[in-house]
Amino acid sequence: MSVAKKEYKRVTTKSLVDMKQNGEKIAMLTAYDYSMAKIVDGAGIDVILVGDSASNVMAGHETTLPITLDQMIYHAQSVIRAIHRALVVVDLPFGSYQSDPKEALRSAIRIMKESGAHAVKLEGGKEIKESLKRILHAGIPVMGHLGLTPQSIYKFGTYTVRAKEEAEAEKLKSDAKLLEKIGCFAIVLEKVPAKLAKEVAESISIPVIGIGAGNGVDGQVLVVHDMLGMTHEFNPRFLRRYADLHAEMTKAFENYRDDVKNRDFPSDQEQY
Ligand SMILES: Nc1nc(=O)c2c([nH]1)NC[C@@H]1CN(c3ccc(C(=O)N[C@@H](CCC(=O)O)C(=O)O)cc3)CN21
Ligand SMILES: CC(C)C(=O)C(=O)O
Ligand SMILES: [Mg+2]
Repeated sequence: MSVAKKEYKRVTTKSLVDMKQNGEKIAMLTAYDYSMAKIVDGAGIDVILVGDSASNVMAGHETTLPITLDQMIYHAQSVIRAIHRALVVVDLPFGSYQSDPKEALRSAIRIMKESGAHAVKLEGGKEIKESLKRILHAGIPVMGHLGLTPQSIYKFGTYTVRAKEEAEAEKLKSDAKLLEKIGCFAIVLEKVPAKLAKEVAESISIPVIGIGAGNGVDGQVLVVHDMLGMTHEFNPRFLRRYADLHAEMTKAFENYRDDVKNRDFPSDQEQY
């Protein structure tokens, strides 16, 4: 069964809303560098997220909090050089938008101007409404992010599923409506019950892209290193692995090591 559609020459924020209307699911992955982004884009992935998960995956930090705006711009520049079709969304990192709306806009402008990205993503609902509005009023497309918002990990205490209780579920529903109303083009919903996520997706006209949010939403996102099996110690239930690159790469490195040690590499044909 082939459901791959690459009919959008370039994916825009408008194409994503069209996809939702036409019932075509949106496929999104992260990328943080040129070589990976080139492969992801070439495979017809609709949206590439330059996620602040780069803080974990690229830099080895425990959380997403340490990564800076300058570092996010560096990753975004590398990704932008690689892509021909995908829409590129960049996370505003922790500390670059929470202080006040003017700072939020300045950070978003830096990302757009210095990297050439197509949109930004911010974590939160009502609390950051004024910041979202200011960025949107400047003509910068915004993707929302609700549910498990990893920049608030020290508030939550754990990476466990969010919005299981009525009060948090109600807030999530009203936040989703708010983001739609002020003009966000899509929302990421992370680690919330599938039933609630489906309800949210059905209650708004903009696409809801899930990670650990079930199959009733309008698209899915995964961290590319997770789905490739490179982060083999990271094992949340929502993760499906499409390759075991940890094993493949280890094999390749061991073979290379052996070939060098055994003087097998380089051969006569591999030298001048
Ligand atoms: N490699 C990577 N993949 C991600 O998906 C990701 C990052 N990094 N960094 C930023 C955030 C953090 N995210 C996370 C982190 C942990 C879980 C998680 O579910 N962890 C454990 C424990 C949960 C618990 O305490 O109940 C799990 O097994 O489910 C999910 C998403 C998603 N993002
Ligand atoms: C997990 C996704 C949604 C994200 O925000 C990231 O990779 O930073
Ligand atoms: Mg993120």
